[in-house]
Amino acid sequence: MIEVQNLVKMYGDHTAVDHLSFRIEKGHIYGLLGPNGAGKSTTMNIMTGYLGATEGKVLIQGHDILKEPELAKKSIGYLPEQPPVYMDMTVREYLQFAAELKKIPKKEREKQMNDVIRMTGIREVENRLIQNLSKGYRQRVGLAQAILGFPEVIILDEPTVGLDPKQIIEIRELIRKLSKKHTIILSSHILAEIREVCDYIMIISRGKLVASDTPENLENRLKSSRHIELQAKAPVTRVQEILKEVSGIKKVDYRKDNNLMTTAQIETRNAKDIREEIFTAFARNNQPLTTLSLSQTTLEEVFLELTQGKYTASLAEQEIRDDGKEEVTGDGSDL
Ligand SMILES: Nc1ncnc2c1ncn2[C@@H]1O[C@H](COP(=O)(O)OP(=O)(O)OP(=O)(O)O)[C@@H](O)[C@H]1O
Repeated sequence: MIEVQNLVKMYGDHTAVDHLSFRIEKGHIYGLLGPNGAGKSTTMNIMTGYLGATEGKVLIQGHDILKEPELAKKSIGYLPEQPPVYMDMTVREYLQFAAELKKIPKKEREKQMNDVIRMTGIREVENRLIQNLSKGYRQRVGLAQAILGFPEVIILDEPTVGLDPKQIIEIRELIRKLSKKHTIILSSHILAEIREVCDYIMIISRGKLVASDTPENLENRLKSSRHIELQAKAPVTRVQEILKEVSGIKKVDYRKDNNLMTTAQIETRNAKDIREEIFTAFARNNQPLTTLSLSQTTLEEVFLELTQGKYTASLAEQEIRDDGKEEVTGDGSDL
């Protein structure tokens, strides 16, 4: 349906989009997620023909957005980061103007305008000048304009930015409703926002696509570095001795909580859940455990890992810490 092929956008010598390729298939809500400045708006502006690319191309239903803009744009509706609303028009005048630009047949215009006005909840402001509307209403007018013509794909750049919580919920509901008949692509720098509405996430960092999958699969990606945490009423050396009897351990990070308690963060080989083996080893040694738990990877960790490498950094830590203050380098503990 949409194919983005090897897209590059340079602003002077700054690379805003760096060899980006992805495909959009019918019937999903795609989320383009990335920190500020990652290149989301630039990508969306190129996809919708607002901006030319330095390299690469965008095909919409097989039509090149630059070479056949009219045919390509027929299938897309776009809400840019700054809604393209004309301040000195009333809402209705502006939608009339947008309907003409979109070449919606005259006899369908009134009905379509009334439909989008109802769907976006702007009936009570339809005869007001856009300059007198609040940010939330202007955003909805921009959204109404994007939906007008009911294109197959609706592209929304940060659609809820600047809205109050009630408006955010309303816009999300509208996006979900629209997704029954339209393919939606929306961008956000907020993970919660994307997770809430999207069934497919594309994570972009420094202009590059670093991951593209369902939220569940993304969470599973880092399961290979799953942790088991245990706490035992014993000194670090005793916990080390017992864990030497357990196979399948890749790495252990020890922390001495006080003279009697030790916490160990265990990374296992192939993300295997070896809690039973650990429990049995401690029982065999007559050593009570106060905690034994499995820590699951969250989407936040995946996002941070892919955009900043933070999670990797935390996994690399291999020290024994005394009350979290004094850091003592351990023996590697790579059992
Ligand atoms: N017209 C421009 N001229 C020069 N640099 C630009 C221009 N537009 C964007 N950039 C730069 O390109 C990079 C990508 O910007 P872009 O707006 O696409 O990111 P974004 O992911 O949409 O971020 P945000 O969420 O902050 O809008 C940033 O470093 C930005 O400063």
